[in-house]
Amino acid sequence: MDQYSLVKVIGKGSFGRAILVQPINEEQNYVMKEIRLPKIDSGVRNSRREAVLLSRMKHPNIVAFKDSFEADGHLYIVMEFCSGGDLLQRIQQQKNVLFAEDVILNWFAQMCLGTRHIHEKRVLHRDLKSKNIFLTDSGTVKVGDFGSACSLNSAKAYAQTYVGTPYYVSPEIWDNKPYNNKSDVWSLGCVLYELCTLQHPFQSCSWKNLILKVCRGAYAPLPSHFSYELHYLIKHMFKTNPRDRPSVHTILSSHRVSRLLHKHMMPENKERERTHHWRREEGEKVAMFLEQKSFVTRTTTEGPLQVEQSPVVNNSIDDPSSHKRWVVGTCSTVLGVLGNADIISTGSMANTERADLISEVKCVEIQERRVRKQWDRDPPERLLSVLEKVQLCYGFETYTIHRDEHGDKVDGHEETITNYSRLEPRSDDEDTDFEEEYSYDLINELEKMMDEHKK
Ligand SMILES: Nc1ncnc2c1ncn2[C@@H]1O[C@H](COP(=O)(O)OP(=O)(O)OP(=O)(O)O)[C@@H](O)[C@H]1O
Repeated sequence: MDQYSLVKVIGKGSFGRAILVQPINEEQNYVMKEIRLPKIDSGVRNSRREAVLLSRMKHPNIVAFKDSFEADGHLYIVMEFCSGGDLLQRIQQQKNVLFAEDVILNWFAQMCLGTRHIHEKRVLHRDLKSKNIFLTDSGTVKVGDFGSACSLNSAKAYAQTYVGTPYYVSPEIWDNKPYNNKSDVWSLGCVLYELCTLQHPFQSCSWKNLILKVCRGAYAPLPSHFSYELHYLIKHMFKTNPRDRPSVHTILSSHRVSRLLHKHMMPENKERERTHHWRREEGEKVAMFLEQKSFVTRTTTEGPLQVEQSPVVNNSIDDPSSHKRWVVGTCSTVLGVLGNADIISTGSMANTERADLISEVKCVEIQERRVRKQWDRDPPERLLSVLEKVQLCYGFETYTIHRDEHGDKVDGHEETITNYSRLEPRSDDEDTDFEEEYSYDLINELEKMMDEHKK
C-alpha cells in the first residue's frame, strides 16, 4: 500500500471504492479497486477471483492487471486507468445525438476482440454492460470489471450462481438454463444496440414486461440509416435460443458483418484476423488442387478396389480401377455456397449416396432453420408472477447469488478441477457447449432476494 499515493476516489461500486493512484516511482496513474473482504472464507475466495481472473488476461482490449494485495481486511486490485471513462458515460454525454456507424463498429470490433480473448481462456465475463466497458484517451476500448466472471476450470467458481444486471440478462438465464458464452454475446448485443440508439433494447415500466420482451427477443428496430449488416448482426445476437446466436469468434471471422468490422479494426488486429479469413486466391488454389486430386480412398486385400461413395460426380463408377475426379466447375460453385452458408452440419451427408453436394448443403441449411423455429418458447409463468412484485429500479444492479457451500466440498484457496475436454479447441457449431455445468433454481433465489429487500 505504501508504494502508491492516492490521487482521488473515482467511484463506488457495490463491493467497495475505485481509487485513482500513482505508484511512487512512476508518472502513470492506475485504478486501485478496494474491496471489503467478507468475514466468511467462501466470500474471501470469491473476492479474490476477480484479481486471479484479471491477472490471466493479457490483451490490448482488456483492462490490464498490474498488482493485487491484501491489507487491513481489504483486497486491493491495481489495474490500468482508462481515462476516457466508461461507455455508459459516453452514451449519456451524447444528449440524443446518435454515434456514427464508423465509431460504433470500431468500438464494437474491439469489444469483440477483448471478449474473444476471455472466451479463449475458457472464462465467462457474465456482466458485460456499457458501464463495464472503458475507453482510453486514444480511443481504445477495454473490457473490464471481472467481479462476476467465472472460469470454467475452477470448481469454486461453480459455488456461486449468477443473475448479472437484469437489463443485459439473456433469455436462457431467466429460463434457469446455464450461463454460456452466447449469454455474453447477448449482453454484447445489448451494448451494441445501446451504442446505435442510446437506448436499452429491452425497456419497460415493469419487470414482468421487461423479461417478457427479453424472452421473446422483442426490440424496436434500429434506425434505418444503419447498414444492412448492422441490422442483421443485431437480429442474430438477439436470437432467443443461444444456439442460433453467433459466437464472438464467428462474429469476427465468418459472419456477414466480419468484413465490415475488419475495415474498422486497427492494423495490428487485422493481422490476426487475416489468418482466419477465407481469401479468394486461397480458395482458387484449393479448387485447383481438388480438381487434380485422385479420389480412390480405400482398398481391401481380397476383393477389387472399393470406391467410397461420395457426393462427387463420378465419371466411371463401373470401372473400379479408374479414379474419381472432381468435376471442373463444381468446386467454385461449392465454395460459393459454402461462403454464404451459416454453419453446416456434415452429419447427414453420409446417408445420401452420391447426392449433389450443393443441394445437400442447401437442404441441411433449410432443415436447420426448421428445427430452430421450434425453440421459441414463452417465459415461465412462475418467473413472471415473481417479477410482477419487483421494482424496476433494481434493473441496473449486478446481482450475484451465493450457493450453499455444503454441496461443493470446495476447500482451500487455489483448488481447481480441470476438465480437459473443455479446453480442446471447438468448432463454431459446438460452441454453445461452453457453459457452466450447474444450473440453479434462479426463480427461487430471486424470491428469497425480494423477501430480503422487503425487510
Ligand atoms: N480501470 C478503470 N479505469 C477508469 N475508471 C474505472 C476503472 N475501473 C472502474 N472505474 C470507474 O470506477 C467506478 C467504480 O467502479 P466499480 O467497478 O468499483 O463499480 P461499478 O462498476 O460502479 O459497480 P459494480 O459494483 O456493479 O461493479 C465506476 O464509475 C467506473 O467507471
